[in-house]
Amino acid sequence: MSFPIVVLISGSGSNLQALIDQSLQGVLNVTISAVISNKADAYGLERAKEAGIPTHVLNHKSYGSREEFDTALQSTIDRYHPKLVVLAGFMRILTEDFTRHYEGRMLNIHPSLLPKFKGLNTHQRVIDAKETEHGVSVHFVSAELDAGAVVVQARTPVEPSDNAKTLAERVHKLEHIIYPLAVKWFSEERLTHQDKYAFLDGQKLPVNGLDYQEKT
Ligand SMILES: Nc1nc2c(c(=O)[nH]1)N[C@@H](CN(C=O)c1ccc(C(=O)N[C@@H](CCC(=O)O)C(=O)O)cc1)CN2
Ligand SMILES: NCC(=O)N[C@@H]1O[C@H](COP(=O)([O-])[O-])[C@@H](O)[C@H]1O
Repeated sequence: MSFPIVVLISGSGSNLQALIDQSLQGVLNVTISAVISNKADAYGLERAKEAGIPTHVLNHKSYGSREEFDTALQSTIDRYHPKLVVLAGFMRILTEDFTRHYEGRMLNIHPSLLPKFKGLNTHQRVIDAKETEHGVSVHFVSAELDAGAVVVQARTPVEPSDNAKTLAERVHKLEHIIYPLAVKWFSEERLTHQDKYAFLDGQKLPVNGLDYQEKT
C-alpha cells in the first residue's frame, strides 16, 4: 500500500476530489484509506463511494461533548493507521488532545491568507474589509484554531466586481492545486514539522509558508 491517508470532510469534497484525481492519475502516491464526515449529507461521501473509498459518518450531534466526538473520531481514524490526516472542509473545531495525537501529521486548508481571517465566512469578511488580495493557506493543525505552521499559500486579487461566490470559485481553483502539492510533499517525506515550525527539504519555511505562484 502506498502512503495511507485519511480525509475528513463536512461538505462538497472538491478538495477530496482533487486528491482522488491526482492519486488516480499517479501524480500523488497516496492511498486514501477512508473518508470520514460529520455530516451525513456531505456530497464528498458520494465522491468517496464513487472512488471505492470506505466512508464513515460520525454526526457530532450524536455525542454528549466535543471530547466524546473527538474520541470516537480518533478511534475511527486510527483503525486505518494513516501517516497523514487531511482536513478538507472539515468544519469542527478539534480538541487539544485530538490535535496533540496527530501533531505534525495533520493538515488543514483554510480559505484565507493566514494569519489574516481565521475562522469562518472568510470570503465575505475579506470583501467587507475591502481587502485587495485574498487567497488560501495549507497549514499543520494545532490546538489553536487556524494557527498551525503554514506550509504554502496561494493568492488572488480581489476585483471590485467580486462577491463571496466569485471569490470562493477562484480560491477553490487555487486550493485544488496547492493542497495536493502539500500532501505530495508530505508523502515524499520532504515536508516535516518540528517545534511548531514547518520544513521543506530540511529548510524552515517562512511564517506565511511558501508563496505559490501560478505559472503564466
Ligand atoms: N483545533 C483545531 N481544530 C480545527 C482547525 C484547527 O486549526 N485547529 N482547523 C479547522 C478548519 N477550520 C478552518 O480552517 C474551521 C472549522 C470550523 C470552525 C467552526 O467554527 N466550527 C464550529 C461549527 C461550525 C459549523 O458546524 O458550521 C464548531 O466546531 O463549533 C472554524 C474553523 C478544523 N478544526
Ligand atoms: N475553515 C475551514 C474552511 O472553511 N475550509 C474550506 O471549506 C471548503 C471546503 O470545500 P470542499 O468541501 O469543496 O473541499 C474549502 O474552500 C476550504 O478552504
